[in-house]
Amino acid sequence: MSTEQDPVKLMKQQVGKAAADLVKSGSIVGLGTGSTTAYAIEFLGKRLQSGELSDIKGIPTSFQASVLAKEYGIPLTTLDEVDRIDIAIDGADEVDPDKNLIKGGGAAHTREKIVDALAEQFVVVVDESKIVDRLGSTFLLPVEVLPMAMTPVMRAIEKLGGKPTLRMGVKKAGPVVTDEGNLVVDVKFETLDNPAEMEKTLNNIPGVLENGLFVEVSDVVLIGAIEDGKPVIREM
Ligand SMILES: O=C[C@H](O)[C@H](O)[C@H](O)COP(=O)(O)O
Repeated sequence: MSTEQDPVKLMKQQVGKAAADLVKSGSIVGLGTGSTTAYAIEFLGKRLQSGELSDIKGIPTSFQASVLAKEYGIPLTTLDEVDRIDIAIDGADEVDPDKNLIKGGGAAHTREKIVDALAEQFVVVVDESKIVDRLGSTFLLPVEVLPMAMTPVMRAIEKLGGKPTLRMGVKKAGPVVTDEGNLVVDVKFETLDNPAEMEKTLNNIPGVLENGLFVEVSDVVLIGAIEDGKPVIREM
């Protein structure tokens, strides 16, 4: 099968394009991280190139997002230079029926939460495999930790009933190091009944920078799906 026919790729492309179409000229745009948002960044670049869109500035949530923005000709800015973010587009690893999310599969959730939470409109882009009844059912919860605090943070997480695992690199010996130079612990909780409380409890552990629970941050969730063999977009 050629990659063009890969249904997951198709869903991600469609949903990325749909999100890029929501951006208006003159906007400050939060640029999320991950394989789905990468398509949104590509389509934003294409809209700029064609002249359909003008005068936008991106705020990247990761090294990956800034590299892609430069590749597709999207001018970048920083939070020091702007007084607002009009729209942010970002992916997710899980989405529950209340539009709460688990993010951080790409270890970018700390910067993502800063940018996504500041946006007037936060648009989440996912394929249908990311929709769950309860957060934590398919994906471990990422927690960014200061390296010197890794052991006490892991102990504290165990006391909360979680099973933490240090995320290891692929094609790199040793752990994943975030864009901020920290480590990521992926945590299995048997139940995540109260995501709002768990988000705060985890962030209250000294040494934790941020966790991947995004509660009451999303405004719109665009879901790429396949119906009758054709890609469609659903909205939550
Ligand atoms: O840290 C990474 C991010 O939270 C991503 O947005 C998330 O992992 C989803 O990525 P993808 O669209 O590649 O599944």
